[in-house]
Amino acid sequence: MVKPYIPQEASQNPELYGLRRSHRERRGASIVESDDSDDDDLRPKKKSKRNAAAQDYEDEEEDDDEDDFDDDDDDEFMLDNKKRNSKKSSKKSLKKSKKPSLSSVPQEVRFSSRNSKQVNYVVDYEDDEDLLESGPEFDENDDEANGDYYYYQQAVEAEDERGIDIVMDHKINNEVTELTDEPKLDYLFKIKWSDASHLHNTWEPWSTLKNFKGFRKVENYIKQFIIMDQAIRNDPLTTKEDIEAMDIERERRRDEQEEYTQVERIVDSDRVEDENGDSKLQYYVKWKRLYYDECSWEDAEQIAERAPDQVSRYQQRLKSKILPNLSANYPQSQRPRFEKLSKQPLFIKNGELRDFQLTGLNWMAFLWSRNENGILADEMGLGKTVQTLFLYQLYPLGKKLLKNGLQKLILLMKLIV
Ligand SMILES: Nc1ncnc2c1ncn2[C@@H]1O[C@H](COP(=O)(O)OP(=O)(O)OP(=O)(O)O)[C@@H](O)[C@H]1O
Repeated sequence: MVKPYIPQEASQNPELYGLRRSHRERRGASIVESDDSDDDDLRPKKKSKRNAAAQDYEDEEEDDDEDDFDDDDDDEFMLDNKKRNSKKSSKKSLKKSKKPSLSSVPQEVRFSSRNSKQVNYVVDYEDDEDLLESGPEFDENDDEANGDYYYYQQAVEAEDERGIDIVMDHKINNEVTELTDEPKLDYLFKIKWSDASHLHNTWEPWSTLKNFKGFRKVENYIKQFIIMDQAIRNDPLTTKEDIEAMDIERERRRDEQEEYTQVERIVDSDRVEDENGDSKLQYYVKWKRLYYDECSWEDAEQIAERAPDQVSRYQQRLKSKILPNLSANYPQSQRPRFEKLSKQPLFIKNGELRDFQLTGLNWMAFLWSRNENGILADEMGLGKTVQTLFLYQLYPLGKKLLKNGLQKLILLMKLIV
């Protein structure tokens, strides 16, 4: 593996730079012999019973040996099971090996974790064969094949293969002349494909689907939505109302699915080359009812036909001067000098900034006048949005922006305060 470059500063302050999560010193697998006596009161009960029963020297010695082993357990509490097991198997050799004298080992204050049911959060991946067993092998010296890039590549390759993502719906296959009561033969299945959005869902017969990755989903769908559904409907205990409710639910699901193909917003556009080498415009589409992670690139012509309003809104947004990259520059020389506000700015109506918010506003205004950056961070809901909006209003640039179409921002301010 290629070692990442870590600046000296960061390696000297690992917690600060997020190189180490816990501020606690990370302990390795060091084995430190300790005085057994400090653990006496924490020994499991069965052991102390045995001690009482066995008086002779041999038993004493055996107990001592057990304790040695237990101490190892304690000291190695942070090790994974595999290491622990291998320790167990080497118990005998440990017994025989000569104890290092206590004086030769650095003493440290230690607390027994024997009865405290602590959880071991440390995972030693390096030693865990189970984890690596099915893992891919790659050349450590090969820059391209290691780390994140490797897994990214794997994910992309997996995505390239068309598979069944979701079975959305089913309907009677009209090409079947006589129904057989066999869902596999009687129905068509509406498939959302893994490499396409819902806009490209297709109806397919079972016989076609069995060649695709994810075919199990079809089998599961048949069990859950056809066989079980029919069983409930045919059950004498099922009332008319129940069936009605099931039908309504099915309709509701279908309506909802329909919305997955409606354009809510066009997020981006790009030109790509098609198979013939021609340039083609694509839109990155956010679909109704679906999260942003399900946005997809779609042919611009097709989207323009389906959602002309969204396309024109997108074009308007592109031209809008309020986008940061299109808005006017405001060089430092043109910025007004910072003047501390000691009381509420006059433009605040129907509300009052709290003292700490006024301080925050002053601080941001100060930074802005010096063309410097800062991060306003505090607990959730203390008024960062409010302060930022007022900062906008405070300066000519903000006022201009508000005049030029940030009406919604003004409305928001009124709502917020
Ligand atoms: N000075 C104020 N007067 C009246 N209400 C206020 C004031 N400051 C904040 N609030 C109210 O507190 C709520 C949280 O404010 P705001 O959204 O600005 O906080 P935030 O720090 O941006 O929140 P988050 O950290 O969740 O983004 C809003 O409902 C707002 O109306």
